[in-house]
Amino acid sequence: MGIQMNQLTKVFPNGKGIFDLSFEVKKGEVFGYLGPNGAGKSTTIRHLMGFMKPELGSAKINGMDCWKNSAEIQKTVGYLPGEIAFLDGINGLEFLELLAGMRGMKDRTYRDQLIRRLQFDVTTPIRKMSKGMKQKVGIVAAFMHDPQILILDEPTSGLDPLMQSLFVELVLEEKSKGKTILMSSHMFQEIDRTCDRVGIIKDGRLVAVEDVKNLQAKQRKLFDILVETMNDVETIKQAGIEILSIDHLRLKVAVQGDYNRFIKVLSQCHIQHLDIHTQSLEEIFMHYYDKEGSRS
Ligand SMILES: Nc1ncnc2c1ncn2[C@@H]1O[C@H](COP(=O)(O)OP(=O)(O)OP(=O)(O)O)[C@@H](O)[C@H]1O
Repeated sequence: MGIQMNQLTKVFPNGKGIFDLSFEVKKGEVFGYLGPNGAGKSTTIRHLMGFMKPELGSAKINGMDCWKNSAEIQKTVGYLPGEIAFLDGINGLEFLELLAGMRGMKDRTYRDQLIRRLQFDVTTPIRKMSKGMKQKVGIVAAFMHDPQILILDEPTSGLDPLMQSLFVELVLEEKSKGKTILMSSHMFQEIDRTCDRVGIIKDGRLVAVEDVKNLQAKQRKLFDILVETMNDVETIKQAGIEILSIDHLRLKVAVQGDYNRFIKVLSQCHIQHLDIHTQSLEEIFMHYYDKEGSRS
């Protein structure tokens, strides 16, 4: 159960597309789908929603082929598109009612709670809504029928930081209910806080699938050190510490794990200034993007 892709391939006439994608999102898992612009995230998601027919391979949700069972998939899966196409001339509530009717949704309690938490006037005509307001309508539409599977394409685009945090809360609540969630994102913080695993796609190909806990364990501390003399620079260079850059008396070094040895080396130097920061997940992901970039 959950979401499976098996050698999913789609080549557009311009040669772009997605190629031989095989990965799964397990039942109850939150999976982050990352990649630079144009990598193929939305194309993958459109296949999962049954909007596109794969050229090769397959996409399945809960064992159902997404193309052959597209009507059932679109009715049950909670989907937030990257760009929402709204009908003209209706307001947010009318749009949500329309969807609720199509899905045969009876209970509006969770919908109303979501509208309250997202703090917006749902009766505003959609054509008068800001990008962020439209995104909120999209989030309510995706979550309101309490679906077991959620597929979210850049869910926080257009949301302010407060609403981004609220969104993270909503995802964590759904996760605790055992929901299966795939979300594409450029926002590393929300991936860090919500996802169990991440898949990284570049130029239509999957370049890595990683456990977020493993990535977090790989996070290194970066030290900015300003020493007093060139002798100090030499001492640090000789110590076998990973040096990222040297600018006269200023060094940037990376340390992972063995802090004692590092502190012993520093104790032999004269330090004018020391600054520490933890490598962000974003920096780790960028390493994947770059690694693959240099291969192509
Ligand atoms: N219908 C289409 N016809 C032709 N090319 C397409 C079509 N849809 C997408 N593409 C191309 O396929 C590639 C992948 O696009 P896609 O929208 O899936 O990327 P994305 O990872 O979602 O990017 P972004 O982060 O910018 O939303 C791009 O080069 C895009 O131009």
